[in-house]
Amino acid sequence: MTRKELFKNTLRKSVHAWKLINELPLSDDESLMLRHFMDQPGFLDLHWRMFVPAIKGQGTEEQKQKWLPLANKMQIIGCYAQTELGHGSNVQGLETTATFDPQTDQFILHSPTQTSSKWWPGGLGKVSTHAVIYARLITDGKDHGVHGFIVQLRNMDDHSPLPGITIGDIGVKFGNGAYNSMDNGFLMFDKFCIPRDQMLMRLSKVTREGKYVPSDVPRQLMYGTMVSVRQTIVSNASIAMARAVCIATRYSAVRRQFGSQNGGIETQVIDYKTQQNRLFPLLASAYAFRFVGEWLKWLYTDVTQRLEASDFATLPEAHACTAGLKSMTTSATSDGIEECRKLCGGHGYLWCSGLPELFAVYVPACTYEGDNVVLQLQVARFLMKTVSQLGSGKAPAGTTAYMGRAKHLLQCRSSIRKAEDWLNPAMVLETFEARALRMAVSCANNLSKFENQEQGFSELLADLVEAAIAHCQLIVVSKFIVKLEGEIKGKGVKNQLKNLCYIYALHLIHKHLGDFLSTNSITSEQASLANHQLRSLYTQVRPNAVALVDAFDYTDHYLGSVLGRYDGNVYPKLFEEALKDPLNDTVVPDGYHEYIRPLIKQHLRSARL
Ligand SMILES: CCCCCCCCCCCCCC(=O)SCCNC(=O)CCNC(=O)[C@H](O)C(C)(C)COP(=O)(O)OP(=O)(O)OC[C@H]1O[C@@H](n2cnc3c(N)ncnc32)[C@H](O)[C@@H]1OP(=O)(O)O
Ligand SMILES: Cc1cc2nc3c(=O)[nH]c(=O)nc-3n(C[C@H](O)[C@H](O)[C@H](O)COP(=O)(O)OP(=O)(O)OC[C@H]3O[C@@H](n4cnc5c(N)ncnc54)[C@H](O)[C@@H]3O)c2cc1C
Repeated sequence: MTRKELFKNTLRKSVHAWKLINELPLSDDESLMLRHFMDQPGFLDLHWRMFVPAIKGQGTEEQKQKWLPLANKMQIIGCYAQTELGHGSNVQGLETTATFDPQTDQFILHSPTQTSSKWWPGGLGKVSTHAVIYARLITDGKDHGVHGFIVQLRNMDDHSPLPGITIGDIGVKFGNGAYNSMDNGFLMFDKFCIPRDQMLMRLSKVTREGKYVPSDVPRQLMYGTMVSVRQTIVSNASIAMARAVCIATRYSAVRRQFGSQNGGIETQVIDYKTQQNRLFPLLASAYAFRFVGEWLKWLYTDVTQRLEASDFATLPEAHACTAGLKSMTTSATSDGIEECRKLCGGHGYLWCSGLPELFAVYVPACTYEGDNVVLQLQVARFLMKTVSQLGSGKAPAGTTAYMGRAKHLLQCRSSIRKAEDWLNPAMVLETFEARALRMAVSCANNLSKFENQEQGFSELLADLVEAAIAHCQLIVVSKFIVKLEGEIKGKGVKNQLKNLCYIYALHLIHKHLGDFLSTNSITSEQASLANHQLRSLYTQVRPNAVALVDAFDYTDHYLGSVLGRYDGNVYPKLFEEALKDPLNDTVVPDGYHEYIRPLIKQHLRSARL
C-alpha cells in the first residue's frame, strides 16, 4: 500500500474495531486484545492509552465529568502532545507557552520558536480533534514550569485546523509499512486561546484572578500517564518477543543444513548448540517478560489505588520499575527480533518471513515513552538515593529490599560447587543480588569522590546505566522464580518453566560475565559450571521447543510469516509468496526495452567489431 492507502486502511480497521467493541460488547481488557490483534499502530493507541488516562490522572472531578464521556464515546478523538522538535527526553525543557490572560480568563498558547513546535505525537497529524498539550504555564510574567491543557485542534464540522493552529504529519518513518500507519504529527500555535478551565487542574490551579495555587500532591503525577503506558509496554515486549521466537523456532526445526551421512537427511539447524545458544535464551525471555509484565501490572494497580487514597509512598519505586523494565525489555526485544531474523538465515530477510516488518514496527519502542538510556538513568538515580539511605534506619522496601542485606551481600562468596547448584533458586538469586548491589555501591563510592554530585553523575553515566540494568535483570529473574513458587497448572509445565527460568538467568550470567567476575559475585570456575548447566538445559528444552512456542497460541494469520507456519510447509509457500510479487506479473520486466536491451545490444555490437 502507499502511505495514504495504509493510513486510510488503518482508519477503517480502527473504526471497525471500535464498532465491534461496542456491539459485542467487549470489556476493557478484551478491547485491548482486539487492538492488539488489529496489529497496526493507529490513533486509537494514543486516544485510549494516553489522552483518556491523562485526563483521568490530571483532571479535576468537574473536568473528568465534562471530557471523559465525550472521549469514552469517541465523540472527540484525542492525542498526547508533549514532545517538541527541540525537546523530547527533557520534559522540563519544553518551550510551548500557556500564558494566562486575566482580562479574557483564557490561556494563550504559543509556539515561540521553531524548536517549540510539537513534533512526534501519534494521532496528531491527521486524526485528532483534541489533544492534551504540555506547555509552560505563565501567570503574571512568572514561569511555573510544564503543565497539561486540553486543547481542541480541529473544527468538529469539517475537521479543518482551528485558526491559530498549524498542523500536519511529520513524514515517512523507518520501514515500509510499520509505524507509517500512524499520523505522527507537528503542531504550532500562534497565540491560540483556550478557556481557563481547560488547564488540567488536579495538580495545581490558576484562579480567576490569575493566582497560581499548587496542590499538595507531588508534581510528578503529571508524568503519571507515562508510568501507565510504560507498564503496558513491558507486557507488549513479551508479545513481540514471543512472536519472533515462534517464527525462528518453528523454522529452525524445519531447516536442515549439513551433517548428512551416507546420503541421509541433514541436521535440523535447531540441533546446533550455537543455534540453541542464540534462540533458547530468547524463548526464555519471552516467558520471563510475560511474568514480569504480570507483576508490573499488579504493582501499577497497587500504586494507582494508593494514589487515589493520597498515599504517595510507593510512587518512586513504581516510576523506577516501570522506567527500568520498559527500557530493559524493549531493548532486549528489539535485539531479539533482529537475532531471530539472523537465526532464519537468508530467508529471514524476506518480507514474508514476517520479521523485517515486526522489527520495523517494534524498534521505536526503545525510544518512545522515554529513550531507554534516559530511563535507566532514572533507575540509577533511584538506586543511588537508596544506597545513600542505607544505615539511616530507613529499610529499603519492594524491589530494593535486598539492599537491606548489604552487609551480607557485599561480603558473601557464592557457594556454587557443582553445575546442578545453578538450579538452586536461592543461590541464583543471591548471585544476582550481590552483583546488582556491588555495582550500585561501587557507583555510589565513585560518586562520593566528586565534590559536585551532579558533575560526578555526568562523569559516571555509563557505569550508572550498567548498574541500573543489573538491578532490572535481578527483578526479572526474581519474578520468574516467584512465579515458579506459585501454583502452576498442567502436567510437566512447571518443569518446562523451570528450565526456561534458569536458561534466562544463566544466559545473563554468561552475557554479563565481566560484571559478575569483576564484582567477585562468582569465580571463573563457577562461571564455567554455569555454562555447563546452560548446555544441559538447552538439551532438555530442545524436544519441547516447538511446543513451547505453540503454547503462545498465535495463528498463522497473526504471525504473518511463511517461515513460522504451524504446518512447517515452508518451501512451497515461499514459492507461492514469490510468485505473488508484482515483478513476477510479467516474464519480461518493465524497463527491459528502455535499459536492458540497448545495453546488451551495444555489447553485442562491440563484440562483433
Ligand atoms: C500491540 C499494542 C501496542 C501498544 C503499545 C503502547 C501504545 C502506546 C504507544 C506509545 C506512543 C509513544 C508516546 C510517547 O512517547 S509520549 C512522550 C514520552 N516522553 C517521555 O517519556 C519523556 C521522558 N522524560 C521524562 O520522563 C522526564 O523528563 C525525566 C524523567 C527524564 C526527567 O524528569 P525531570 O526533568 O522532572 O527531572 P528529574 O530527573 O530530576 O526528576 C525529578 C523527580 O521526579 C521523579 N520522576 C520523574 N519521572 C517520574 C514519573 N514518571 N513518575 C514519578 N516520578 C517521576 C524523579 O524520580 C525525581 O524524583 P526525586 O529524585 O526528586 O525524588
Ligand atoms: C514512533 C514514535 C512515536 C512517538 N509518539 C509520541 C507521542 O504520541 N507523544 C509524544 O509526546 N511524543 C511521542 N514520541 C516522542 C518520544 O517520546 C521521544 O522521541 C522520546 O521521548 C525521546 O526523546 P528525544 O527524541 O528528545 O531523544 P533525545 O533525548 O534527543 O535522544 C537522543 C540521544 O541523546 C541521549 N540522551 C538524551 N538525554 C540524555 C541524558 N540526560 N543523558 C544521557 N544521554 C542522553 C539519548 O540516549 C539518545 O541516544 C514518539 C516517538 C516515536 C519514535
